[in-house]
Amino acid sequence: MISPARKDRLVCQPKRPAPVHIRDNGPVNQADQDAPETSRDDRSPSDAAADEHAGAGRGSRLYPRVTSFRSRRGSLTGPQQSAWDRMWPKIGRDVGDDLLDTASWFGREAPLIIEIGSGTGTATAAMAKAEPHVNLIAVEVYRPGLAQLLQLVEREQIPNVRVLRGDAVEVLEHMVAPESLTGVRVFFPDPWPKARHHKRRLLQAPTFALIASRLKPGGVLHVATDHAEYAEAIREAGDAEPLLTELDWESPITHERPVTKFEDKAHQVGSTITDLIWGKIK
Ligand SMILES: C[S@@+](CC[C@H](N)C(=O)[O-])C[C@H]1O[C@@H](n2cnc3c(N)ncnc32)[C@H](O)[C@@H]1O
Repeated sequence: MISPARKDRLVCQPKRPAPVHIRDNGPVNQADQDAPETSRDDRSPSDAAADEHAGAGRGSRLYPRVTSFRSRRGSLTGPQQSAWDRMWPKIGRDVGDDLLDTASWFGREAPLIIEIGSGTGTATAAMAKAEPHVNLIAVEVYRPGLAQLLQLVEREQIPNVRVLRGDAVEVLEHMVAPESLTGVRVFFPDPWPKARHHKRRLLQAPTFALIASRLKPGGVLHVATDHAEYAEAIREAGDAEPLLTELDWESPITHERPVTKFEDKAHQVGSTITDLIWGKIK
């Protein structure tokens, strides 16, 4: 059941008022210099090295494929490499064909949330600390970003994060069982603003169908973007997915989220942030 009042609060639509989370400008973090810069132009969706993208080169599929990773800035600093060497064997893995056994990977049974495109992982770490009762998997193709998350996890001793390197669509298709996820979060997906590049966007109807199939009944998909036209396209695709609807029940996970590193930049240029939230029909 969709409550119109709640729908207006939860889903930002251009002609409707107040999206759920419009954040104040946060401080600009100099470490952004190290972050992937992927929005507002037609650059590739990340700086990840193609030869490090474990999911590249598979057969054709319906979903938008991440095809054009560049190797620009794909190498790690010394401290990042050290953290990688220590932490990757413990909490990292590459995309593959085997279903994840998350209870054994995390060492416990807990609600499972996947964050797609975790970037440098600052929001991932914050969410994991704020929600110690969930198992959180960060999926990212950008190795230096994953390395920064590994550094954070090690430094702050965060027990409930695991990292997966590769294309999130491949991860969802091959490694995640149907109806196994409590949540999927996609914060600031690359907008590919040029019309001829829209086909590269991650969040299109087939990806919504895939995400919906992996969510448990009652599971939640939370998307945020600073790109108004992409927000509208995302909303249309999400609203058209028959397994998803506006959230009108209590969820086991929070809908609050930390400001992400990319979002800091969006605030800097005065962009409006749109949060869109769907629940899988029970
Ligand atoms: C604009 S950045 C946002 C990063 C982070 N969520 C934030 O808000 O700071 C988008 C991120 O998604 C990653 N990405 C893009 N397509 C992806 C895919 N198919 N699978 C996994 N990560 C992807 C990029 O490498 C990039 O780090």
